[in-house]
Amino acid sequence: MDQARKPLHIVSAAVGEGAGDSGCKYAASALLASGMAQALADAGREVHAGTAVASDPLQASDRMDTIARFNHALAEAVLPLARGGAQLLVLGGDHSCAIGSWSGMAQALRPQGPLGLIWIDAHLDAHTPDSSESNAPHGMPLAALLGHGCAAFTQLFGWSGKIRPEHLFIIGARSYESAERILLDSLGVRVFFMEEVAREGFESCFAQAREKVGAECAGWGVSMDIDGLDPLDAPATGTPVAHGISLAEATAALRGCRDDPRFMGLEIVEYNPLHDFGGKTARAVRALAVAGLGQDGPAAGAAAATPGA
Ligand SMILES: NC(=[NH2+])NCCC[C@H](N)C(=O)O
Repeated sequence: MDQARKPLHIVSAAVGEGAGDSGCKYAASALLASGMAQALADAGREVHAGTAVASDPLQASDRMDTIARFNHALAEAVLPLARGGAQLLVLGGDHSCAIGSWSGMAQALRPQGPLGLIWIDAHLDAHTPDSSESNAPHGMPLAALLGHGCAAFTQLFGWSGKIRPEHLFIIGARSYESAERILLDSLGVRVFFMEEVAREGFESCFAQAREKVGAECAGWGVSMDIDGLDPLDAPATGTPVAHGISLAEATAALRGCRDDPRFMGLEIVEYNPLHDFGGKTARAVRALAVAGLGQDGPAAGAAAATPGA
């Protein structure tokens, strides 16, 4: 089947309570207002942008409860779309939304087999509530998806370990605390730290990860924290870290993902429109989405090469 004919659902994940700077709660609405759906339609996709989930602190007892409730709702929204065979673009939101996105996808895929995940990020996001120094849930989603941490994050749909350690690949890490590295090391997760990415090239690291998930998993996806990028290319994010992946390398590597029948979707998180004076980071996010989910060829190329992007 021509993968471009698969419907593409944009899921707005409006959550910011998981981060210290909560402006990323407004990312999805800002990106949709500035033409994300049209850019993907122009890139040859049948786009549906009607699914939106928003966190509601007024219904929750505390911050962790807010994030848990939000992620349960997000996972329930993602599940039928993924089951129906659509590709997904999840627009975060702080990175805690990955708990809901990938739990929903893992649940949809469970009868067929395991889910693979390529996680592009400056951080490891592998804290448990016990190990986190900041108590910020956006530093916890990978531990949760691996089955570590509080039950409200790990037990969605009644089972834990949504991602097996051997099916997770982290690329671009350069800022983390020792407890998260110890957890990931003990599980044997492959991390391409930024030194290796700088030495080998992002495309080569991404290709290695893609080959593994393609060979061993029933489906796979990409979670892209825009702080994995170099802050010169994507400055509007809450926890920027210098010396990251270039936008050009990231778009080049993502191009063609949508042609893989096992590619389930792309999540882009931690964009903060409140800091995006001039819209440079919005253009970077759009270029990433079009590269990963649009058609190959001039459309994706043109988006990546937008002057000033
Ligand atoms: N998704 C992110 N931006 N995570 C940043 C986490 C930073 C730090 N390790 C913490 O746990 O607070």
